[in-house]
Amino acid sequence: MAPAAVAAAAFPFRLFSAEARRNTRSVRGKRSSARPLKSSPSPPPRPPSSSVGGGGAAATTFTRLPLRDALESAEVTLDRFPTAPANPEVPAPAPTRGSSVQRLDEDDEEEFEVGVGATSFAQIPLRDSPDGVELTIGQFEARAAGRKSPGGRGFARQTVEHLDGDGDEELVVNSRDVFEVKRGRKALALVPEVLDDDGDVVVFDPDYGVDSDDEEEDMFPIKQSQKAGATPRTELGELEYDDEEDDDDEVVVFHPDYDDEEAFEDDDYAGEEETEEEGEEAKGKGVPAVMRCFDTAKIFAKAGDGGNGVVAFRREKYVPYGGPSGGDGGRGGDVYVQVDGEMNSLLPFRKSVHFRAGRGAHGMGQQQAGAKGEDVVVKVPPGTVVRTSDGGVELLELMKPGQRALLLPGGRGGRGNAAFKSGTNKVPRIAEKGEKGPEMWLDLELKLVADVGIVGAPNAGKSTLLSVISAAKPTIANYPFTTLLPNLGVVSLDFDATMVVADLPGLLEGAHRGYGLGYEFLRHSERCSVLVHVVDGSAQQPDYEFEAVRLELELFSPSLVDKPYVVVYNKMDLPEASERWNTFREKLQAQGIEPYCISAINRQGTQDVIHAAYKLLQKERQRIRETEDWSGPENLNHVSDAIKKERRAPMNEFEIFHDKGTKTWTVVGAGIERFVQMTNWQYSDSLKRFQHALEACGVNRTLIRRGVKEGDTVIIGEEDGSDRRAGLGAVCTQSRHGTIGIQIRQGFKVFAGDLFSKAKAALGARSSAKDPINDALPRRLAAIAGTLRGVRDSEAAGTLAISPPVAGGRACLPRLRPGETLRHRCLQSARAQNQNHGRSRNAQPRVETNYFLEEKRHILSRFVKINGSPERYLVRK
Ligand SMILES: Nc1nc2c(ncn2[C@@H]2O[C@H](COP(=O)(O)OP(=O)(O)OP(=O)(O)O)[C@@H](O)[C@H]2O)c(=O)[nH]1
Ligand SMILES: [Mg+2]
Repeated sequence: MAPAAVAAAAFPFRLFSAEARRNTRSVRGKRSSARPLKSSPSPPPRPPSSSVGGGGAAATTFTRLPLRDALESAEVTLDRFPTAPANPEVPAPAPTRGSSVQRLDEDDEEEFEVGVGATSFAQIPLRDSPDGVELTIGQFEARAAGRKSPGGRGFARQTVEHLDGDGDEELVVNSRDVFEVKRGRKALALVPEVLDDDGDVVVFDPDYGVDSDDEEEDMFPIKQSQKAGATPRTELGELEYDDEEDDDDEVVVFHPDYDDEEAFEDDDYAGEEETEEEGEEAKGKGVPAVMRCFDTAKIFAKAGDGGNGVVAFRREKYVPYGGPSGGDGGRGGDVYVQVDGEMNSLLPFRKSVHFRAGRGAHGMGQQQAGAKGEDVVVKVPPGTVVRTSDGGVELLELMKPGQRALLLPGGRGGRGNAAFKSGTNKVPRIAEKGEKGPEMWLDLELKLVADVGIVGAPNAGKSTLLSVISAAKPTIANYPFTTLLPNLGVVSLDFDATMVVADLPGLLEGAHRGYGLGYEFLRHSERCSVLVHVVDGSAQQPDYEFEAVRLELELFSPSLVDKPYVVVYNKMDLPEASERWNTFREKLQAQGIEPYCISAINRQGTQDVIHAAYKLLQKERQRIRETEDWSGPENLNHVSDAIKKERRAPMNEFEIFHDKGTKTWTVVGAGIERFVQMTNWQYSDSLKRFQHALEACGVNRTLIRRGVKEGDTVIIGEEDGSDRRAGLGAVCTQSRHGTIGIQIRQGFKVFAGDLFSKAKAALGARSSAKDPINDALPRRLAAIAGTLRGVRDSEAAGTLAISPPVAGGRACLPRLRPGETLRHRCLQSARAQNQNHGRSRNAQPRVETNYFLEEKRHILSRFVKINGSPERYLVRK
């Protein structure tokens, strides 16, 4: 037999385990007199004739029933039997939860679910009712809920109505009935029915006082008991009964997924179900929030974004052609992690989860750079391990107070136009955006740094021991799991001989499976050099308890059992403990262990324990010193170094993926993605620079080599579903001369491609290979369509529209206002530029793109907008 199983047999704290609890339940259930479930047509037990109620005996039953149809090893657990009112004169309180039957099969898929009515309103023979007595109107409703099964529920209703003795209707009884209503099934309707015309009538009206319209069709009895006279009715199609005639309890088994949708709506019920499911989840989490947060936390850290650079020109009296003077943006703030010696838990992170460094200020005119963003320091207790949340990669282990690691470096500020000044371009109208600061979710885990860890079963006296050997004041009480969070204490043996001792929460057999407080806190003992194992001398079987806890340690981590340890037999002042001491000692001695006996409460023997532990600690320290070679000062900034290295990734390292179906090319590479992210598309020169970069780093060449076609979509950067991604969509266009251009479209929402195809289709018949204009038209249309779409997009985004390069040229089309022509608008902007550069307002505008704007305008004039919608065009001859 496995040691764990042996342990299970006699371990005194077994009651705290989940399994034990379950066992207790079922024992209790068996004792109960409740008849939990009956779906076969055999008549239910008769209650005493004088009383309608018959006793609501079904209060607290947790009974296990054999499930005939069940798979091997399946069990049906019936719990929460409804409590029926003993006296039907008193209307039942709010609908009670009914019983639920859960079939647990091996792969944990519940199959089933049955609700059972209360047995209390069994069947009442009419003839027993006293004549002429006006009595009882009781209505009782029990709802049996199917656990875990969305939309499924059992539903039972009992109505008892006793009318006037000389009236036609004498008594109404409905008794136990079993219903299963699942998704898509309607609730069973119990219809008023008069069975017998001659007075011995049973009227059964569950909806007494309730309007019901829809319940009168297709109802037929599934059972008629003349004796009892009660006639529960149901739609057979909606209810499955176990076929076998048998007196044993039976279970009707349904599969919750038999029927589809049409969820049964019931607010009360839905609420209950939710809590049940939550309960399950909560169980998974194991411990209350405050305990969970003691040594684990999840935080979000984001370094600041860099500030944007700006485009500005120096304008000053007597300084003609002042030149570009836009300053750079400031750096984003960094995120640091620092060890704070005064902290001893991660509880503060319960309330503050997000740590965002400030963003750098934008650059300003007169070459003023923006200010650096504010740094953020995340303070953690010594012994904290920092991991990434997604991959669980360990990033940092911070042990000593004062240690400080740069975790996330802030983004670089974007350059202003002063930085782009060159001999060939003295008027650069370009500036960069600030670089995005890296962000990530981090898991923090605290492993207490203590020299000695006190472990043992609950209530063994661990906290008492710590309180007498150190100045710590842990809570001590005579019940298990008094200590919920570890306590630390400093034990001074001598002037210079001190050690930190940690008192850990109690351990149960099965802790590694989550019993008791689980193994949550065992990780704290991993950092201890020595363990002190306290055994409760007053326990039934101290040696057994000792073994069980050792086993748990081993199951958690084999390294724990290898640690040197001292066994301490506590509570020697109690007679039962001192009685068992010798046996205990002999058993341990047989294993080569010499236990200490103490009475912690009386401070007897504790000094020996301290000295023994200290001796072991010194040995251990010596061993560690010898085995571990010192490898120089630790680099705590390796995370930020890695990030910085990635930032330096060259642009020509990229990969291209092609999706033939959607004709999409995806270019992925840290360098080029960063370039795209920092490009400010607002400025006209950005496009030029971008095309240049694509050419220079070989993206265009590679695309052409791999067979990119005009109209294909090129995406730079990986799409991750969110619009905030620094990616970029583009449409590949090809000029007449075979050069390739990529039209920029920020975000992934629209591409000019679809508009292009629309325009092409509209043009269709008209284009002929002989017509030189029309021949070139589709390509130009692509450009125009892109432009128009750009105009529309820019209206939404408030940015400038960017046209694709046409015949080696490029253009930046400003947004058109209603009634404005393209030429008009261009002239206007040219004038503004002239003014900017101190030229005469009407000087020949130096708009590079001007030379082909005319041509464009000509093509544009072939389209007439319909209803002002930028998407719909008519082609004019
Ligand atoms: N008679 C006697 N009682 C003791 C002794 N040591 C501890 N106790 C009692 O045992 C009970 C449990 O003591 P704690 O120190 O809280 O035990 P613990 O191991 O920390 O328990 P948990 O924190 O629940 O795991 C308390 O009522 C103590 O007073 C002892 O030496 N003799
Ligand atoms: Mg304690």
